[in-house]
Amino acid sequence: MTSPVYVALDTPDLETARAIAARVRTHVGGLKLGLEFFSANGPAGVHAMAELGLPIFLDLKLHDIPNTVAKAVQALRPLGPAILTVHAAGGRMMMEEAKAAAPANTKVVAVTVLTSLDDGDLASIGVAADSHAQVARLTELAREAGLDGVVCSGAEVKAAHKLWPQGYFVVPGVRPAGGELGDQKRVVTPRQALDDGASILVVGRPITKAEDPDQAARAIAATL
Ligand SMILES: O=c1ccn([C@@H]2O[C@H](COP(=O)(O)O)[C@@H](O)[C@H]2O)c(=O)[nH]1
Repeated sequence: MTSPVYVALDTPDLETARAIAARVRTHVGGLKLGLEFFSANGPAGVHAMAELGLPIFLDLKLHDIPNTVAKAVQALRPLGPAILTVHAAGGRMMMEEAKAAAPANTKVVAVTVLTSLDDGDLASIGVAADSHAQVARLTELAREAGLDGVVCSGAEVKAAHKLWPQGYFVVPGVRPAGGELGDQKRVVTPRQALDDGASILVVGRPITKAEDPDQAARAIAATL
């Protein structure tokens, strides 16, 4: 069975990313490349990582006016990512245009509420809803816009899945029991996120910063 774990390779260094990916590749289902990696290595870096033969999740969290996002997605088409992210807060038209511009076999998923935010943080940026209500609202909007799914925390995935049974649910901010949170605030264990309806799990530092990334990835896989 393919692993639901995508390892987040958050490093600007291509060789570091390649080395970690090579070590964990048999225990993960895909590679997630985000802003840090892409800003440093660009499309050539994505092509280099794709040579490892695992699906690529391009987590660029695009968020701009619809025309700009659509043109950015068009520019990313040659990379053929399995998964691409946009921010749901960009609105329905932005999401519709992102989906229309993406390759047919790329899942376009919308970030709802970042897992590093809690209800106090939402209030501080003028969002009166709590994280559960805001994730529900943005999940509905992403569904209406024709996206494939959403990114949310494990704390909301059960409710989001109920709202959208056919949706694809990406859950980052997962931590093995007792693991260091770092900047993450809405956190559950990998097992809990899967039980509650996650389609895939994103795991970064618990694997990449471990003394033995291979063993850390294996230990997480054993809990699933
Ligand atoms: O809400 C979100 C959306 C994306 N992410 C990304 O997932 C990984 C998590 O890394 P950890 O080291 O396991 O905390 C990271 O690349 C984020 O950009 C997220 O954490 N939350």
